[in-house]
Amino acid sequence: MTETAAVPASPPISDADPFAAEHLEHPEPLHRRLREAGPVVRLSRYDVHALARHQEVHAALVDWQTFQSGAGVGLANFRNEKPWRPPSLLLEADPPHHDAPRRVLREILAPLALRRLRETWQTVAEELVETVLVERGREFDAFEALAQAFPLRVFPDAVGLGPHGRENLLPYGNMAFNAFGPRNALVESDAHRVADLSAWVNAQCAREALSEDGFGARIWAAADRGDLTRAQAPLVVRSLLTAGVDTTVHGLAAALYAFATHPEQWQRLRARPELARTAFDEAVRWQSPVQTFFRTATTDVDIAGTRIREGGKILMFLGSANRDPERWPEPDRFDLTRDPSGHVGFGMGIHQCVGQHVARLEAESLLTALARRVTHLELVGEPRRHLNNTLRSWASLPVRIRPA
Ligand code: HEM
Ligand SMILES: C=Cc1ccc(C(=O)O)cc1
Repeated sequence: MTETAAVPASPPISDADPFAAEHLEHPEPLHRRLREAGPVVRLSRYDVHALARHQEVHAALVDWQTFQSGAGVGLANFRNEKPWRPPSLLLEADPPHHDAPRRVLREILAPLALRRLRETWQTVAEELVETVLVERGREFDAFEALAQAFPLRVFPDAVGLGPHGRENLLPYGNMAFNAFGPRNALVESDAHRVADLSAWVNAQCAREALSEDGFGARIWAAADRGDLTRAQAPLVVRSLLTAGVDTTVHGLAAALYAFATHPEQWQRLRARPELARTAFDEAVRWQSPVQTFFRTATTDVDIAGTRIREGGKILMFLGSANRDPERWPEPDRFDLTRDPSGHVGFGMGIHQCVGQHVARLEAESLLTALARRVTHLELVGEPRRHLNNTLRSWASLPVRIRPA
């Protein structure tokens, strides 16, 4: 009788490190194993409880009283660990402290307030697409030429930043998103830059550093009205600079990757450019540029029969929830006929992304400009991922296009 070689059993799911390079590069297999292991899975490496199904992630996101943000939305527990920077007044705050900063930003970033930007952003997008087609020809890196270039063309001006030092924005965001994870090599690699990047970003939040007519000036005007304190205003500006750049860069990259790998959906968009906004939300669902966030239990709580102690950290896999077959038919398909509403790519509940309308307007501007001038878009090589503890991010997207 032949001996069958013993197949090494895969390590138990409880030993998994979701922040290991292999899982950051290809998260779907781990997500599937987590969903199949149960509604709550304890990850012993970090002593956290993982939620990977849409039902439990959605329930935790909307229950801010039981699952608070005020002790940090990363692995670090602010109850007993010093944050790497003064906590965000929105992301890392609970009501009532969260209320006023949220109200101020919701008004400044509301669709109505963004109307004045629509025409300018559409024009910038059309000019960028034209320049790329003329200067780069039919094959180019769509990540660098479009997904990264467009937000950097429009967003710093919309905030009211000065012209110098804008190259610090992406590295600062990359560092901030790594900081939500464990102190691994990704965090260590930025350690030498924390002080310089933070000093530059903090300096841009001062009133005198901001133009008269941007989002930043509107935040300071809210302080003049007493809707914020003067001490709060720069931190609310910092929220825009932290959350508003890397997310949209990788969100746009997700949309371009989705279309480059689903040519029939590109033809759908070209036939119906009004689908651009839905397409972006479907791309955010399908790729989840923001993959994970944590919460901290404010009391002993049972989730589906698992007891989580007061003070325990919960790790919500937004990316996995967005591909949960219990919630989404054929979840791994990018499909413009799907209604993506209910996805948790922008979160859900009181902390749901307050900048989502800005992101959608950027996406609508770029995708409609590109759809008008490009009849076919396809990958011409392996896209390269950029690894980050929180962001599903890209380093390059080599594409070939056929101009209209
Ligand atoms: C594709 C682009 C984007 C994605 C995927 C994204 C994702 C998210 C997610 C998942 C949250 C919830 C965090 C939580 O529940 O703990 C969030 C919150 C937030 N986002 Fe976005 N975001 C994007 C773009 C933006 C932009 C452009 C801005 C600023 C203009 C922004 C500003 C914020 C802020 C300030 C919060 C905190 C809101 C609060 O805690 O009340 N985001 N975002
Ligand atoms: C979605 C990420 C995010 C990161 C930072 C902040 C903030 O600094 O307020 C908000 C949202």
